[in-house]
Amino acid sequence: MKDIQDAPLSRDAFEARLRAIGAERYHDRHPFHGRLHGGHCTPDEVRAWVINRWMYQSRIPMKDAAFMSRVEDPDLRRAWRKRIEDHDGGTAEGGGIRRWLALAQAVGLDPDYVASGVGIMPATRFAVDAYVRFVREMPLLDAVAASLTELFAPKIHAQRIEGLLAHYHFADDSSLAYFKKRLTEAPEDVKFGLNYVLTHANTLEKQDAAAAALTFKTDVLWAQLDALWHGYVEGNIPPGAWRPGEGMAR
Ligand SMILES: O=C(O)c1cc(C(=O)O)c2c(n1)C(=O)C(=O)c1cc(C(=O)O)[nH]c1-2
Repeated sequence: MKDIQDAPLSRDAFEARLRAIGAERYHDRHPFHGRLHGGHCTPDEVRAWVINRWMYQSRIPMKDAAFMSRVEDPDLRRAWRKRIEDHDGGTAEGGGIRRWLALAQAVGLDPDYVASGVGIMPATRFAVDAYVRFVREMPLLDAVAASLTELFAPKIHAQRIEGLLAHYHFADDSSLAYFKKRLTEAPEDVKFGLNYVLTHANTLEKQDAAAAALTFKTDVLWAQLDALWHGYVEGNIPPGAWRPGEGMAR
């Protein structure tokens, strides 16, 4: 009896368990995204989102470098390094980071101000730092599982492109290039990541740990939007955080 209880889920059942976490907890369900994609954000709310999400953007390649620094298998490193290349790109053309700063410019912000990280809310810093630390310290399987929120990202990126194009003057092919590119980049990442997790989580204990990692990551994303809502929709801007009018493009 004990053996049956402790058996891992089948590959399909485990994948369904992971997908159910996204269906219940992914940040596409957060009211801030409804507001943003529905055209109800003020220009300053959009700017606050661009400034604070810079924290996430800027830390993603750092967490991927932290991950790679722990990987002994050259095949895994080779597969993973694409993520850093996607965000940093080459000297001439840049990558996702530069595309995010183009969005910052399009919404009227000084890209150097955004890139400085000054004005990011404390809660955003804490949430994103927690993700980087998680990837640095937890087992590799848990770190890969945490990245699987990207399973759910193409849907929200498509909704975002459509919603922003429909409702905001700043939105066009060039300002939204970041999201357009992610539509093809993210599915490649998750194909690899999902296969890795389904293959390596070969005990119930490891499956539980991977599910917990994915849940943790949904919290990292959700907490950032809660902070944004509290600060800029409800008007409780924390000390030191960006105030409308600051950091504007000259
Ligand atoms: O716009 C979004 O909602 C969203 C979510 C996520 C995510 O689910 O973590 C990522 C991204 N975008 C993204 O653009 C990105 O490059 C990315 C990398 C990762 C990761 O954990 O390695 N998540 C995400």
